[in-house]
Amino acid sequence: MALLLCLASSAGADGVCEAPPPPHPEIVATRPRAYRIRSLLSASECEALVRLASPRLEASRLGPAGSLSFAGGAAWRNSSSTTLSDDDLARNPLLQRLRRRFADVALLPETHAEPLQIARYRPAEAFGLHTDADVSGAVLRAATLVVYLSDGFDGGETVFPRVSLARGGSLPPLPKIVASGGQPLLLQQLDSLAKFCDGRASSVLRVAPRRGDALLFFSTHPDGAPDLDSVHGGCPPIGGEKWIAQQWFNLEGGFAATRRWTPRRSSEAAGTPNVVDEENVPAARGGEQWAAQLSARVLRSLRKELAEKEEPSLEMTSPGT
Ligand SMILES: O=C(O)CCC(=O)C(=O)O
Ligand SMILES: [Fe+2]
Repeated sequence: MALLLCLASSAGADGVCEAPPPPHPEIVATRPRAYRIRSLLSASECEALVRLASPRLEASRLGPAGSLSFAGGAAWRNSSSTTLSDDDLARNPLLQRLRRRFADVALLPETHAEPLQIARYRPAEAFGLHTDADVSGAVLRAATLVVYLSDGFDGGETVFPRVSLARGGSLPPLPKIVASGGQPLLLQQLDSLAKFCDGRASSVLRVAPRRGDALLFFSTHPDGAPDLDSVHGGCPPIGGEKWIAQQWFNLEGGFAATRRWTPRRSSEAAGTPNVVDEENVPAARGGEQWAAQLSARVLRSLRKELAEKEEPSLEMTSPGT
């Protein structure tokens, strides 16, 4: 039965229609390295994740598996979400094959994947500007795959205020770093987002949610150091619910929320000074493979798209002010 119902896709062992192999990722930015993958999930896979998460939602927290929770966290992120457990993964073939697919598309080993999170934003709910890799190196999220599970609303874009699409536009200053619970994080309250979410006023990169599409971006440079240009936020949806699955990839295998990244220099092994041993930075390996496909054409076409819509503003202000 499931076979008959799966148009342009095949039914998995669990009867959920599998998406056909994804098309080649499109480059949406080079700094940070960011890619869009169209139709990574089928509609039926998106629906299955929403069904699984719906009864388990709670107020979203911050950090790996909600490890960074502090009073007033909703001022930074006021959505609802759930983190799927290892048990869920062990029992659910859909989650297993999605994890493989996510790792494949990020060119990272599955062992680097954190437990999958699923989040729901209702109107006026958002995720303030932040970086996924902590500037102190305490949170080692090297790459993030955001999979959009719903559409049919306005807004809800993932916005990158450091990626200016304006002709000749200069990058705005970085948001300030706030310390919370002893962890220095690059994290801004929700009100910092509004000016970037407003399509008429903003000429920064905004990736619009489309069900089944994914956005992959790297929060670290190829040497593993945090890439501050990756600062981003999730805009509130207007007139509908935005659902996403968030697959974060840790810089080191065997996910551990508290592990610190210490650059391993090949000098330790081979006596060559100041060369990072990329064999020891798997996320960087993935990033480099994508970087090999960098093309100014993509940025040019994004700029053109924007220029057709509006006269780009050359003035950018700090999201922190
Ligand atoms: O909601 C979004 O579009 C962004 C989510 C996000 O920042 C994350 O998953 O790290
Ligand atoms: Fe994020």
